[in-house]
Amino acid sequence: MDAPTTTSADNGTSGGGGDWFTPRNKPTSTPDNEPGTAEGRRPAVIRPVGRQTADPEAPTDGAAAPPASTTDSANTGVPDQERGSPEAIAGPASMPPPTASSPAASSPRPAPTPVTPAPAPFASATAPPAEPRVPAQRPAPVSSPGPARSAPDTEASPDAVLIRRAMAEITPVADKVTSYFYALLFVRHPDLRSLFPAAMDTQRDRLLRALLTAAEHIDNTDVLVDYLQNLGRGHRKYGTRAEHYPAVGECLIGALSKYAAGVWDAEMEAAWVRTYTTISQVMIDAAAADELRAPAWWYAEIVTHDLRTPDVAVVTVRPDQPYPFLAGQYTSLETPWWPRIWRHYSFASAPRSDGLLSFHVKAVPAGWVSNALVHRARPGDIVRLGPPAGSMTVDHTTDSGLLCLGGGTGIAPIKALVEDVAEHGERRPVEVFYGARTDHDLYDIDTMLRLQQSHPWLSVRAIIDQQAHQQLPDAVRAFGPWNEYDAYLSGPPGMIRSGVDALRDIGIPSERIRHDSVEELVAAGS
Ligand SMILES: NC(=O)C1=CN([C@@H]2O[C@H](COP(=O)(O)OP(=O)(O)OC[C@H]3O[C@@H](n4cnc5c(N)ncnc54)[C@H](O)[C@@H]3O)[C@@H](O)[C@H]2O)C=CC1
Repeated sequence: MDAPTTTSADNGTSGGGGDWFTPRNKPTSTPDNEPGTAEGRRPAVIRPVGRQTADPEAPTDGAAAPPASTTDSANTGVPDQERGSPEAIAGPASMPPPTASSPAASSPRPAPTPVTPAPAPFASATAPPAEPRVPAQRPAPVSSPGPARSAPDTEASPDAVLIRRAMAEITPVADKVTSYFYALLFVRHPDLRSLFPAAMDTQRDRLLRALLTAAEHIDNTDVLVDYLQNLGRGHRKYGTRAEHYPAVGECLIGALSKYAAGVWDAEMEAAWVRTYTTISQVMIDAAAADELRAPAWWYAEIVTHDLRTPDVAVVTVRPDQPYPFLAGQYTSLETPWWPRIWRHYSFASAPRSDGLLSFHVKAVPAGWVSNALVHRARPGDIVRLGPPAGSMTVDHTTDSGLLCLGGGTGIAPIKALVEDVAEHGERRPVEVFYGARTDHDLYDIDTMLRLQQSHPWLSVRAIIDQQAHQQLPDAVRAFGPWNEYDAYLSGPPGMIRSGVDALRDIGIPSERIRHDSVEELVAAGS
């Protein structure tokens, strides 16, 4: 579930923003948040962008703007279950696609793209697949409902009221808005086309969705600033630069003014321009600050490739420079075979002294990246990694027990969490429920049982659907009590949803339940 974020007190089934992506969980804040917020910062000077006289017909097909999709796999059949999320959008045009077995890891890294403070007209976001990045940080309890909860209009700022009025107008025609937005973007700014994957069908609406999501929650400053800072940082790997933001803003207004024509006027346009300027300023500033302390991406060489089942591989890579992350987080990964297509995978181990990183990859039908990683990748191949993200991490300030549910390859981050607890030398109970459809699918049970043997505080139970005649979340109900435990869930979206429900039913409060974003899993078509 790529994207976004991790953890949540919400089961992801409530609320919503129509077809638009709506993060329901507060993205975790980082301890090193840049100073300045959308509120405190002077918005960039902007040039209101009106409708253009040339009104390129939005192609609904073709290279510039393939047909819209509301879910990532809907149109292409690319489930991208990879780990979840089809994050994705733009990759740097300048990236030299590393070829298989090429020594890219030792080749010079392209200079980081300079990200300058907000440019004049329209400073705003580019292609944000919701990918909050949470580098080294304390785990955040997940209690905030996040930006999805809009204040009622009675409490909303005048700009927020106007933004929502436009959103209400365009939501029923979301696909058309998306097609038109990208058509405008690529027709007016063909240089930006190369930042996006050649086949965008699965992912192309993520930029627009994230922008609209942010705009809709412009009043929710605390949550929004974190969200946007994460987006800004996460977009460095796509080659997004400050000067791209005005182009995106201009096309955003172009698409909105066309499809919200019934309610659109100068006042509404001014509200969108102000909002977009604020959004983009936060993203640009976050990217610029991040550039001073971390690369935009890492090259990593595959050092081992262990095919555990016909469709699951454990892939271990060596990054070209230190890669700081926390157990329970995930990263985005691009293969040399599908340039600019990024997928999310959790780290399957806690940080290791040798710096190696492992991922559990299941090849899913028509999953481009996952099939390449399972069936084509070999030691010596070079992949690219984005920054770490996610906040499904262990809170070492408490001694609560950990109740962990790992379904299928969702066991990967659970294993990392167990190792993390072990390394901290704590004696807190950790109870792992490892779910699989058949016993052949329990590809990592030996590792988990070895860990259990070494650590008396760890208990591992395998729940095999076929044998238990029930799925993982139901099995947990038979055990407990769990009132002294924090819960961690990782697996397919259906498992997360029913798992959250089951855990709430047995009395675990929402704020003690952590998982990666269900929206991302669903968006991934998992
Ligand atoms: N590879 C990685 O690093 C990570 C993968 N994931 C996600 O984990 C999933 C793994 O897929 P598979 O291995 O094919 O798992 P799977 O589809 O075989 O399911 C594993 C187990 O989860 C439970 N489950 C599945 N669907 C359920 C539902 N609707 N309700 C209740 N329980 C359900 C069942 O007990 C099942 O045996 C993918 O969606 C992936 O995106 C999540 C985190 C990390």
